[in-house]
Amino acid sequence: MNLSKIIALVKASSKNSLYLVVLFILAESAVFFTSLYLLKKLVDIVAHVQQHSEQSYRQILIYVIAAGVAGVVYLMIRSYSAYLVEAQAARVAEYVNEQIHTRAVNLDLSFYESPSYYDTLKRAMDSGAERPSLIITTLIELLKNAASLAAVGAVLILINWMLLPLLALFILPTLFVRLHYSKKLNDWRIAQTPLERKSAYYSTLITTDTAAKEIRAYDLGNYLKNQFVAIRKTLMKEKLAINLKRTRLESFTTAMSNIGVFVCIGFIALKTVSGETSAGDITLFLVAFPQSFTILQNIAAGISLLFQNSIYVNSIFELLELKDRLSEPREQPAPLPQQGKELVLENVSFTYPHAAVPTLKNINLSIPSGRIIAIAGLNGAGKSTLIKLLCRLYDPGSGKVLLNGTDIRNYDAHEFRKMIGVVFQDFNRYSFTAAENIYLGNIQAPFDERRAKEAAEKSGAATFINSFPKQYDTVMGRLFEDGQEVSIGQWQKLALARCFYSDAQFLILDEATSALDAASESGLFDTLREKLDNRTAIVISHRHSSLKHADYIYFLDGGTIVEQGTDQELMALQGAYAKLFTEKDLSTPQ
Ligand SMILES: Nc1ncnc2c1ncn2[C@@H]1O[C@H](COP(=O)(O)OP(=O)(O)OP(=O)(O)O)[C@@H](O)[C@H]1O
Repeated sequence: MNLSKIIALVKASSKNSLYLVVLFILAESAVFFTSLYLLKKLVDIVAHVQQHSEQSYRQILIYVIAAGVAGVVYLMIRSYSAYLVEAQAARVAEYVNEQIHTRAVNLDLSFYESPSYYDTLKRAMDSGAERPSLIITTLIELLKNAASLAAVGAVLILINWMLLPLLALFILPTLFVRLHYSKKLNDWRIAQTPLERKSAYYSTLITTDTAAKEIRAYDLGNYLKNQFVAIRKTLMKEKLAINLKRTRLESFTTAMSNIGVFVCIGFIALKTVSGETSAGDITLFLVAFPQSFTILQNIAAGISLLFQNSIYVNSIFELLELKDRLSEPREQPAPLPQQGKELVLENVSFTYPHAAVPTLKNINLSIPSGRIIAIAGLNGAGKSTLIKLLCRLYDPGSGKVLLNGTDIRNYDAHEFRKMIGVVFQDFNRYSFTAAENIYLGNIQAPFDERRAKEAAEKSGAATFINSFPKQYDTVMGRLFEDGQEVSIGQWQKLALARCFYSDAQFLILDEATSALDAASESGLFDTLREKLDNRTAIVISHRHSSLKHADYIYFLDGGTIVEQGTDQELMALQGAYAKLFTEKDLSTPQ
């Protein structure tokens, strides 16, 4: 575990309050030690009291008051230090939460598409912001226990120095057993993470609404539940086996420490008889010893908790330290042109991280402004991948993507993306109002109601939005109170409206009408040119009816452009494109 990183995190979240917490803890232990010492003194005086001696009465009164005051001060400091620890933990939790979310927002897309990075993010998110604060609370508790142990140790030395090594001899084996098994359990936990994740996956499938329909339709409920239970049982069995071994060893070492107590009591009783220790010493021993045992147990439990939480906290650090792969401009980014004249792909090849073969090979294409360009091809041809490069969600492995002749890597990635509006195949459904769903297309400017309504008219969303009593103020989806669920096609019209609302000069429609009815789809494409307002469209579609409207079509196969031209040219070519749609047309009833 990286303690220095955790401390740095705590300091960053709440500058000086850590020192205050430490100060209170030290004060708590000092007062605790003082109250024990005063108690011993009191018992010693009572044991040697001279009857009816006024001086003895006064001394007793002073020590009673002093011990009482020390007790009250101790309790007060303890309450305040508990509050300070709680406040500290809350501050750290908020800070870490913010850091995790900042990181998640800025991570390259590639992190989300690679299982190992996604696992890191997921583990960090799952670990919750409470983990680091839990570590801090545990560390503070450990510090507190160490200070108390030092206080009790000092008390024992005060009684007789021999007591300390004697007790250590009997108590330390229990501590070692606990620590050894904490480490063992921790190693086991790390080794079992994949299985834990698998069980969490089954649990998510069983409990989330998205999977609920299919699980019922195929009657998968019991099957999935049994898989989940089987994994949980395996995990439980292994964990209990480790704990049983620990319990066996621990019952032996605890018996030894109990023997130790009596050896010490015998030792101190003999010393009292021989006059080397006082009655106060025995009282002090009987108060201090159980304390020392509890403290040691707390220390062992604290260390074991630290081990447990460190797995999660390490994931948080791993996430916070991830480096983006998209190369940002080396020096001052180039200013983005006012007018996006042309997007060009020049000899572009691309291989996904961790993939063995390239998805795109030597692609050359041009997207001049004001045109409708289509990209066609069978499933898996590489169309959506090409779109990801155009949005600069990835950089090409070789070759360049150029905007007005400049490599887009020379622009600031966030700035460049403002040039592009996109409806992805798996577009988002935001459980916000209809207006907000559209406004998300251009949040850089204040909401423009007229433009939002215009965009909804263009996409066909206006019809259903206007049918709701609250119209554009209707919350979409059933996630929140008063939400209005709409069909997939209607969600897709909202995503299209978002894209039309954007200020971008290049609009990408990746299968953006796949859920639209035939009338809505032809309504959109028949007048797409007017709807674009001189902007450029890049259309991906499997439907001939949508592709026909394009000025130029690129046909992809196996990651390369195999044919290109207008629809008429490609049909006349009688190649793969023509074959695809001719066969389809034949199979379609007239
Ligand atoms: N994140 C990824 N990591 C590795 N390989 C990927 C990833 N995403 C896609 N691929 C691979 O890239 C190839 C092209 O995928 P892409 O999504 O670009 O195809 P597509 O032409 O859009 O297909 P469709 O018509 O089905 O949408 C596929 O073979 C797929 O396995």
